[in-house]
Order: sequence, then C-alpha cells, then structure tokens
Amino acid sequence: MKCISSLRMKAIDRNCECLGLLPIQLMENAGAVIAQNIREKLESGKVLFVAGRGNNGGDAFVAARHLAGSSGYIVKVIVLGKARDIGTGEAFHNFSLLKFSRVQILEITDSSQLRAVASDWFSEADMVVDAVFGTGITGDIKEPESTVIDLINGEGKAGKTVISVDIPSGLDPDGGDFEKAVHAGLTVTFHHLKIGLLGEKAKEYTGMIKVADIGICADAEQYVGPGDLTMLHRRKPEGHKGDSGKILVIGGGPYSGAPALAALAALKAGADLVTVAVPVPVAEIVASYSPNLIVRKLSSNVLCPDDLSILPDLINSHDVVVMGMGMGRATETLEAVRKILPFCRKAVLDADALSALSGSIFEALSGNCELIVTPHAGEFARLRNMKTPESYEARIRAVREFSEEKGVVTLLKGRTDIISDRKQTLLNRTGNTGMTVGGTGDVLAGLTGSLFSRNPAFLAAACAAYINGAAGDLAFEKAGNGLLATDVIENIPRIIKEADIG
Ligand SMILES: NC(=O)C1=CN([C@@H]2O[C@H](COP(=O)(O)OP(=O)(O)OC[C@H]3O[C@@H](n4cnc5c(N)ncnc54)[C@H](O)[C@@H]3O)[C@@H](O)[C@H]2O)[C@H](O)CC1
Ligand SMILES: [K+]
Repeated sequence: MKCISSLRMKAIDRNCECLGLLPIQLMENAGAVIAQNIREKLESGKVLFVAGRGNNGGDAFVAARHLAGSSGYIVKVIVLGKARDIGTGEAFHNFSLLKFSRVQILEITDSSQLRAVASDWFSEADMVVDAVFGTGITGDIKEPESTVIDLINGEGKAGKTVISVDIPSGLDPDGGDFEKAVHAGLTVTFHHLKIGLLGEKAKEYTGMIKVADIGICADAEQYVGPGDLTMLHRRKPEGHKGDSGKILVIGGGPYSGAPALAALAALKAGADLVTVAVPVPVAEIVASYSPNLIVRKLSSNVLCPDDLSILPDLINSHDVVVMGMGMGRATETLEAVRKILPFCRKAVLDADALSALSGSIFEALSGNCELIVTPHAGEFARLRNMKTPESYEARIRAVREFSEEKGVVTLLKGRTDIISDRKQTLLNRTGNTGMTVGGTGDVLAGLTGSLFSRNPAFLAAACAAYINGAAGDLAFEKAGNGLLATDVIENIPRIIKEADIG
C-alpha cells in the first residue's frame, strides 16, 4: 500500500488548494469520516474528543459536530488551549461552529487543570478520540499535551476504545524516534498511510489502521504544483556565499547563447555561483552577455579530451555539472563527455551531451554519480533506440522503465512533461505554445541544475519543469507566442517568490 511523508502530504494539500479544493473542505471530509468510524464502533454513548490547536484538532471539531447531530451520542470536547490559541483559520472556524452543535467544550491550558477538571470527563466517556497532534508535531512534547497522552492511555488500559485521528498523537509521522504516544485501538489515517505508521515500534501504538478517502483531487497528486515547490530546501539566514549552490555549466562551442541561458537560469533560480566552461571561440562572447557569469576558457574550438587537464578540479569545486547545451556532437566532444562524467557526483545532461550516453556508461556511473537527463521526444528515442510512444500512458511507462533500468531521473520534455525516477512519477502541464522557441530547453537544464544542488534529484527535476513552464506562462501573458527564452529567465524569480520559497 502506498505510504507518504508528512511533507509530501502537505504539498498535495497545497496543490488541492491551488486547484480550488480548499483546506476547509478537506477538513470537513476528514471529520465526517472520523464520525462515521465512531458510529461503526459505538452505537450510542458518551464520546470524548481531545483536540490540539492544529488541524488535527480541527478534524475533531468537525467530527464532534457530525456526531452530535446523530441521535444517541453525548459529545464532549477538551481543547488544549484557549480558543484564541487555535492555530489555523479552518480549525478555528470549525471550533466556532461547536457552540451551535450541542457539544460541551472545555478549554484547558495547563496539566493540573486538566487532571482536576477533566478527569471526570475521561472516566465517564465510553470512547476517547485522540486529535492532539497529527502530522504537525515538532520537537519534545510539551504540557499539557504530555499529560493528556497519559490520560488517554489510562482510559485505553481501562478497556475503552481509543480512536486516533490521522496518527496516534506523539508518533513521528515520518518514522523517526518518539518519546511517547497514544496507544490507539483504531487509527483512521487520511488519503495514504503515513510512513511513521509502518515502523516496528509504531505497531504497538496504531491498533488497527484504516486509510480513509477525504476527496483529494487526483491531479493534485499526479501533476507538479506549487505545493511541491514548498518541499524544496530553504535558505538559512546564516548562509554563506556558495551555500545555495555552485553550478558548473559545460557547453557551447558551435553556439554561445545556449550555455549562457542555462547559466543565467541557474542564477535566477537561486544558485550562488555559476561558472560557465566554454571553448575558446565563444568564451569572450559568453562573458560579454552578463557580468554575473564566471567564464572559464577550455582548450580548443570544441569540448575535447584535452579539457580533462582542467575540468576535474573545476567539477570538484562545484556541486552540480550541467552539460550539453550548444556543444555540438563532434566525436571528440562526445568522447570528452564520457570521460568527464566519472568525475561528477551530480550532473544534469541535456541536448548534445545525451548523444554521448550508452548502456555501459550508465552501468559505470551507477552509485557514483546521480544523473538527471532532460531529453525531448527525439532525444529520448535516440537514448532508447526506440520510437517515443505517442500515447501518454505508454510514454509514462517508457520514462518509468528507462529511469529504473538506467538508474537516472528522467525529465521527458513535451506538451506535458514526464518526470520519473525508479519509484515516483509526476507530470507537469505548465508552459505554452510560445515555449517552442529556441533556448527554453537550455533554461530548463540550468534551472534543474540549480535546484539539484540542494535537493533530491527527482524533486529538483519536477520543480524545475513546473517553474520553467510557469515562468513561460508569465512571459506569454506579455509577449504571447513572441516570447523569448530570456523572458522565461526573467520570470523565474517571481514564480519562486510566489511559492514563498525564495
Ligand atoms: N490531507 C490531509 O491529510 C489533511 C489533514 N488534515 C489534518 O491536519 C493535520 C496536520 O495539521 P497541522 O495543523 O499541520 O498540525 P497538527 O494538528 O498535527 O499539530 C499542530 C499543533 O500542535 C502543536 N505542537 C506541535 N508540536 C508540539 C509539541 N511537541 N508539543 C506541544 N504542542 C505541539 C502546534 O503548536 C500546533 O498547535 C493532519 O494530521 C490531519 O489530521 C486536514 O484537516 C485535512 C487535510
Ligand atoms: K492524532
């Protein structure tokens, strides 16, 4: 069964919101499903909800309202804090509805008050619903939350059913160690299993696990969205120059614009330092494009094996190599690419560099160099020695199989981009008809390298595809089909800023 990290779950929620499915709708569905599970376990009786101040508590407020509307239940809610402390608008909204819902509420701020006032509420309850924390738990458990977990566990020991909302409170949703947690008889988790529910130690706490559908749109999970961008590494305020990525672009020779576009895109996507290593005839031209680029001159008119006298040191002093843009396919160039790759730890291969790849290269690199390849349909056909399928289902299968077989992350560019590693596959539909203009692929390669310096390969490739297309969509608003690759570059920072990750 599929399981998911708390970060990815949050990303999917945000993608839902961007598609128009609001968090309050998901909370309503989550609460309704909890109420239904309570009814299935207890035909009538007294139900005590223990709610924290986050959205896990919000789910409990919804469930309490639903249950109070059914005959035969006496519903009480303990909130761990004052109403004003409730941390999200959705949880607060649902808390406010409780006063119209024949539910008794107790706001508790400290553990002595909890033991004194609330103990009756615990002892008289037939069932306890644990909604103290869900996936939002961080750090050591504070008071009164720690005491409340003990009280819930006391009732469980006395033979009452304890239902945990999403995860038993206290358990690390991502499988890390944890100090204490609720011992549930039933855990109703939303959408997918959380990774932390599957650990050996977790088994003692979860009881039976049910995965409940809460109406998440399929596209929020299948397509890259703004939520996925929130999973990207964030800059630290105390960061130094270079901490946000050092990228080495190797390309050019027959062309000068392509490596420059990749390099400028890497900078606009947040890399601290970008060096462009280009053959002699284009070095000064590339340098003249922008004072932001550091240009290193290679030895000849095209990339060639002699360049191995300087490239390994340069590669070592950078985090990621982005290679291929505008370099041509001369025999010596392709030979140089093959010789360079074993020195790389992380590389993005685009355009002409893809022509240097063969099965034995992938085998030789496996385990030493993480690779992202960014082919279009024609390049993908050459890589596989097979026509790229027209139908999207077959294309997705082909990209997945290729990635699995070669041990790489593949970003197949197209009207809908397909991104896959061995385990995960995402689609991207940002972008527009104007982006068939030359240079947008170079921009994407640079962007991918920039994100790859500080993020896992799959996330970097998926987010780069999204940002490239979304920046292109902004450019399209102004320039229509007359947009240029440089217009796409100019709009990259806005997309990153809007996702609140820059
Ligand atoms: N798509 C979905 O699966 C949906 C899930 N929902 C529910 O939302 C929670 C996650 O909500 P979130 O607000 O992010 O966090 P929590 O409620 O789990 O906790 C935050 C709450 O707890 C406090 N807190 C955190 N750590 C500690 C600590 N160590 N000690 C004391 N207090 C702590 C923090 O200050 C906050 O007040 C998910 O599990 C689902 O139940 C959505 O409702 C619908 C979509
Ligand atoms: K919980």
